[in-house]
Amino acid sequence: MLQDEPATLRADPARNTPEPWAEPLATALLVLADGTVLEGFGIGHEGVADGEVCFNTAMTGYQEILTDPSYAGQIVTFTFPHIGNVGTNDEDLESLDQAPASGVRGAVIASAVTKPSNWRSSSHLDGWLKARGIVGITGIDTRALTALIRDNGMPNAVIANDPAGQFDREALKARAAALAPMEGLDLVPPVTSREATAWTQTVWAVKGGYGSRAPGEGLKVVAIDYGVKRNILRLLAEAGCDVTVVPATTSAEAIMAMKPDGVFLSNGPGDPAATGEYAVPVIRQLLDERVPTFGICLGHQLMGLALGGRTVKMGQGHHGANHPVKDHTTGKVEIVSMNHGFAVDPKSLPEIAVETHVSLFDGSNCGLSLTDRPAFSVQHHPEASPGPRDSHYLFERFVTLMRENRQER
Ligand SMILES: NC(=O)CC[C@H](N)C(=O)O
Repeated sequence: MLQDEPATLRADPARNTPEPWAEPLATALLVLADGTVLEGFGIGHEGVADGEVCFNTAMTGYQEILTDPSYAGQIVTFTFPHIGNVGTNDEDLESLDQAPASGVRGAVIASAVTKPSNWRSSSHLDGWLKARGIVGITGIDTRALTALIRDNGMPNAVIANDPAGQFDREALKARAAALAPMEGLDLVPPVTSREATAWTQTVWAVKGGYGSRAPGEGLKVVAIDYGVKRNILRLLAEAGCDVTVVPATTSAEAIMAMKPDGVFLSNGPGDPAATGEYAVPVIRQLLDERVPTFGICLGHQLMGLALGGRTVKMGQGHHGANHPVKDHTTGKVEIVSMNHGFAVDPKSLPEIAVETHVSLFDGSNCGLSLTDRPAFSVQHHPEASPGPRDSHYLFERFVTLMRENRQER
């Protein structure tokens, strides 16, 4: 597979067919843009989907990963082999209900999905994927695929699932080769909220023992939804905020009319520069209004762009739940969740933007803070879900910033 000619990588029948002695029939294919074909076994939605393939190294939280709107337009390959073994439930969803088409388009899995074994499970991953329209493939050598992504970058691909195993391989190769690159794609419109909504949901206890708080006693936060994850809204609520989620195209005037104590810029899919065409003017206006602002991931990248910086496409990206990040403001190292394929080029930032966080894997920028306005943002995911909770303090940092500025304003 790592040779020059496109290869066909066969599924491992010993691990992935119920009858290992039988001649395996490939019931799903992952076809990369360079013509490489990975054969496997279909799971989930029967049909064809396409997108950019990225690998995620998290060992837990596949349901949260599969429903994270930041992955819209992408196919996720899991480096952890046993996906689906704890089934699925109705709580571990990261996209908002009102987002019509959110989360990954395809899932690539090493081992056959076993019968779910967990007290919280309400359905098998297969049926759950079907219900969400996600095309899946098992029996893939995900280590070889990950090595390929590490060496060559994230490829575009087509994923096809047909129980009869009838594939027009040449047509799938042509479709994969013709896919637009991720650069230049604004993927926010299908995943953003259609209308402004108050976040009223109570915080789910198993998520870490958080309680719920009566609405109306908190700091007023307007969250611009570029594809926001639920756990961000939960943690803002837990930190004492009354959150209103607004569509990505909401004007600065409409936001300021809501008299917010702070504005939150959410995570989301696609190329930040493409979304920035309409998001950046709004963010600039909000920063000039001196409203306290906190951004996560895409929100961080948009903040960088609003300051006149630029974003760059990464080679393999960062997608996992054990990335070390250093907080320069405290000197502490935190282990964080990451999910991004673009990064802010710190050299492009103006002097008023201090680099607060940096990845200890590759030195890439992971955070910034403004010296002249109450605003900061991080590239990683302090809300985790899945992942460690080391960075939860950032929600408190935002609340402190809002409290300080509430008194001043
Ligand atoms: N999680 C996110 O917000 C991802 C941001 C952006 N789409 C990227 O891939 O870098």
